[in-house]
Amino acid sequence: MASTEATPAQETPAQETPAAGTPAQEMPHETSAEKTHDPLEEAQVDGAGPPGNGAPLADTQFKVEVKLADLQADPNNPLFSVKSFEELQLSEELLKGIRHMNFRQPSKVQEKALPLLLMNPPTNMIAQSQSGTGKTAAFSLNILSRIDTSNPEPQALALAPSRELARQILGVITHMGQFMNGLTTTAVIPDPSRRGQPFNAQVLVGTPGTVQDMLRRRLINSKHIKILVLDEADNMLDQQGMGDQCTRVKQLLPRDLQIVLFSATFPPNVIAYAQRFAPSSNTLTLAHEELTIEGIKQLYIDIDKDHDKYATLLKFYGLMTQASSIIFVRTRRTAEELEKRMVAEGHKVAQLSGALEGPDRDRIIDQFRSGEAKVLITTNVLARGIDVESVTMVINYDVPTMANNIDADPETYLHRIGRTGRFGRVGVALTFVHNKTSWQQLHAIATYFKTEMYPIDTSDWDAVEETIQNIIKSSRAGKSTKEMTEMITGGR
Ligand SMILES: Nc1ncnc2c1ncn2[C@@H]1O[C@H](COP(=O)(O)OP(=O)(O)OP(=O)(O)O)[C@@H](O)[C@H]1O
Repeated sequence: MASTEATPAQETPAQETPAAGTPAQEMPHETSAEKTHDPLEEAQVDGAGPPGNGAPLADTQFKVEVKLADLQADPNNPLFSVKSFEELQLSEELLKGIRHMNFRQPSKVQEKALPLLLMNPPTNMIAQSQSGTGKTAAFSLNILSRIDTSNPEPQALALAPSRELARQILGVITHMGQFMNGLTTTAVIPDPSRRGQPFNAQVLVGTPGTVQDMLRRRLINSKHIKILVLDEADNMLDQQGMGDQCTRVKQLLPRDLQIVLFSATFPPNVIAYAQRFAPSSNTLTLAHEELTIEGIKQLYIDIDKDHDKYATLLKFYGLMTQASSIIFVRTRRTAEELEKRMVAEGHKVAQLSGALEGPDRDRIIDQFRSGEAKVLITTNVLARGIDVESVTMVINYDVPTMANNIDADPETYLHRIGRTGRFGRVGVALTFVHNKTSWQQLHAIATYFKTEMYPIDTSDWDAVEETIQNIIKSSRAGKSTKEMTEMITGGR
């Protein structure tokens, strides 16, 4: 796989925000006082690979596929489709690539978006679809269908908010295009080792700051670029730094450009800007209520005090290591502190935040993908897009909030919990609430998505463990959503 990386440029870190969910009716304890303001705590919050995209599900493949067929036959499921990939006007090389990835049938977003994306003359597109439903493959197939392999110059550019996501998308495109003779792909992310070298590949995938820098320094020849994709587009256009960077990148590209914006979320304040960024687009959008994924069981735990959060986290360690888990925290400092404490107590955890250097970040995410590291503590830098099939548990140690650390951030919550339950799989999302404010934040999120969040009954830890274990195991046994809900609620 081609995966060179680019020169340093200051990437604007995405905002890091927590989220909380709506429990049943009752209000949890209102014991602890609100946290006192600590400027250091506020200081470093992050905002929102290799081929194979995701750790293998080894022994479980067959059962998951059986279950997938059922889901794809259900018209209400986001994975539903009536067409086959063969009907989507794709080249034989690409169909071969898709088969090689074990994709049997397109998902709803793939089936709907691809004919519109592949139309000639090319038309802009804004497309929304739930997390883990195959948006990457949809825009990657469009990119690959439009590459002229006889021309070595850059022809398509995809931008993502983190280096990890850019590397992952590059992995998908390279994997999918492996039977296209002469296809070249490269990452454009900070890499001091290639200072001054031009980016000659046909498909470039990068982070906006570095891409902007390389275009300005003419290390990317933009003359033949005909497609610009923004993955996690709401995040890319909304955030101060990245919005500016993406706009400048667009200004440095030819006018005759197909602009493609994908995300699971397009909050109302971004959609108008997105429409200006990608004028006259075909659009596929969803209502808030349609965004949650049934396979992700949303639980919350009511903790007496902020102080007790760490002790509570440790109680879940055994469950976290059964498959893979991600713990989301608000600040880089909390990420570092949690890692230090857990490692000092003999637990095996890895930590990744925007505070680390690129090569360390690559090493850590690769260890997590391979299963070498099973528990990853991170900030919102990895809230979006990261696809590791084996993740069965996501813990929101801090509820995701907006930059003011007061208002709930439903979009970030949705992206964080979407790191599990990928493409028909099952997962548990567990949010910690520890005072009135965090409970209200979670409640606001649950109300926004009109979704149900179930409280964990801490009076019986054995029962808690069993419940979660059953859900995690059910991802392998192909349990139905109804059966799983009964497991959580005890048939209530
Ligand atoms: N048609 C398909 N059949 C089977 N698996 C698929 C199909 N399309 C995609 N997948 C797999 O589903 C997983 C999720 O896909 P992807 O990462 O593209 O989701 P996404 O919609 O971009 O999610 P997010 O909103 O989190 O960015 C990946 O592991 C991918 O390989």
